[in-house]
Amino acid sequence: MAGTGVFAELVDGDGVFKYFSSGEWKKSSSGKSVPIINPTTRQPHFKVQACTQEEVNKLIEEAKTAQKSWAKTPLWKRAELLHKAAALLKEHKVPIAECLVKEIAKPAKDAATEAVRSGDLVSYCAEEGVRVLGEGKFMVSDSFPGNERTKYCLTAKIPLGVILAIPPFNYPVNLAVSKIAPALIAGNSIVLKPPTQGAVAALHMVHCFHLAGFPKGLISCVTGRGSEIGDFLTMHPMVNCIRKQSNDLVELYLHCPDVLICGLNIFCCCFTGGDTGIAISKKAGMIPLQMELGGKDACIILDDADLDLAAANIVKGGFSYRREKSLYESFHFDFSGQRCTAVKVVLVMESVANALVEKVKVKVAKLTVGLPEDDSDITPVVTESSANFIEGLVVDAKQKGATFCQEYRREGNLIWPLLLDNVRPDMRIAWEEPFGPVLPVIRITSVEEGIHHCNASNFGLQGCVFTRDISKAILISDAMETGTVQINSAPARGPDHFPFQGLKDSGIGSQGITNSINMMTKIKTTVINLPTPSYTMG
Ligand SMILES: NC(=O)C1=CN([C@@H]2O[C@H](COP(=O)(O)OP(=O)(O)OC[C@H]3O[C@@H](n4cnc5c(N)ncnc54)[C@H](OP(=O)(O)O)[C@@H]3O)[C@@H](O)[C@H]2O)C=CC1
Ligand SMILES: O=C(O)[C@H](O)COP(=O)(O)O
Repeated sequence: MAGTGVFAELVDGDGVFKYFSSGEWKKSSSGKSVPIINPTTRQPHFKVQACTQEEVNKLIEEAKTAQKSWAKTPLWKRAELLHKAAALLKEHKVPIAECLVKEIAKPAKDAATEAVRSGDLVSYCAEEGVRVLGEGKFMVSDSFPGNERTKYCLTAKIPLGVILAIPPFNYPVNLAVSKIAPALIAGNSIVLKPPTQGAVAALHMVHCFHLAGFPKGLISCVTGRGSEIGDFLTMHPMVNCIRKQSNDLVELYLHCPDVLICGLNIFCCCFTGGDTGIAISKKAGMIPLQMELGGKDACIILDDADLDLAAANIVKGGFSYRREKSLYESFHFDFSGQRCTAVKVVLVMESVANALVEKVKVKVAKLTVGLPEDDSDITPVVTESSANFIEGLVVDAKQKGATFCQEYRREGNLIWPLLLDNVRPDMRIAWEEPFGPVLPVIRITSVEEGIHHCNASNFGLQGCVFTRDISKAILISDAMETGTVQINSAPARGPDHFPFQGLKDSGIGSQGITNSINMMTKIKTTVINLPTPSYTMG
């Protein structure tokens, strides 16, 4: 059970989950806590510490110190500890899953799968890190005109320093470890700010890393509302120092010599979430950023498509449906539409639209709606405000004449799956991301019209195209302004070692295990200058 057994030390005497700093579980000096509302009951279920800015300062300082020794820890040892953490995550999948069910209403089996998938991600990262970071590059000078072979250039990947990781509510464990594991294997330290909904699952995950034996101060986890401590974290004075250092180096040196020391410790922010990410990017200044943000993933259906395949993928990608081919025990492809990679708009050729919509309707009718504890396909959305936002999109579509394929139904945060046909571009749902089980269908008369709608979006995460003509599929994929296009399948981030990136407002940088490891390093070169040219075997 959550907060018991090996996790008992996470809870204080008042039943509030502690935060993690200096290798210990601590109560905040604020004396305040933040309630976590169960999306199903809409009642407080857990409480976490509302950390203070002083506590944030302290753990960032510790992260700086811990990182220096961690960077000197052999790569194989870093990997060994990550493998231990991975095993612990899998061993403790039951309490972690319990938290996910209560905090974000993730269906029970999928919640357990999130813990297992996270363990697999950490292990793969350890293995990949050993390969990617275990070798560098060797260059010689005579390949560039005007040079003899007098310079040998050695290139290595070195850590960035302290990584700030901010995951979203829909994968509070998996999208945390997708940042933590690459950061650690590359020799960085981690400050984690979990989403409030999902914070307790994330604290359990952090404890698995603690039990694995990572050094004190290397990983810390600070809790509190993003709106209260988020800006403080992302705009921490040390971060501003880096920017100011380059703007006004002399003045800073004279007035605050320490600033230069701060400035040497590069700070990086790795974020998954919504518009908050865009706001952070604008404020962050000259720090490396990895941002995984929203999406309005389009699904383009051509008239030669396998409509059964397309309908199955629309339902699994837009609402929720078990991923039959997964080797995991259970894997809903979606989570009541609460995935950045969910299918968020169907663009179907008019000639096959009636047939497609009928097939989708039949499948939607089979989805189970109810409690996450019962492993229902559709469960309550994360917050009441999220449910209200989704309802606003539905009301707008109704007023503007969309065809409702099912009756709109909502109880509390639980929204029944709804397919909206004949959606037009003047409706909000054509462009906005519901992050819930409501899916618009726009009928198109040409492929160009579909591509145009997709590219007119401010998002550019993923998209998909269904056709039996692979050449057409490639041409459409090339024309779609998105980070990934899936041919004949719904969008998805995984498998977790594939590159994953958003264009436009959907993100900065590319993720996926290898890309994330690379992103959490910088290049360092050492040039050996020889007194005379040297040619091997010459
Ligand atoms: N591309 C992707 O993979 C994903 C994208 N999303 C996008 O996110 C949206 C909703 O997800 P949600 O989790 O609510 O996203 P948010 O952007 O609201 O929150 C994401 C994270 O940011 C934190 N946060 C909030 N305010 C600040 C701040 N000022 N500074 C720093 N951190 C802050 C949140 O903490 P707290 O919870 O405490 O507020 C949470 O940990 C969706 O509409 C979707 O667009 C979501 C999931 C995945
Ligand atoms: O946050 C999200 O929604 C994801 O990064 C999508 O991951 P998935 O495609 O594996 O569900």
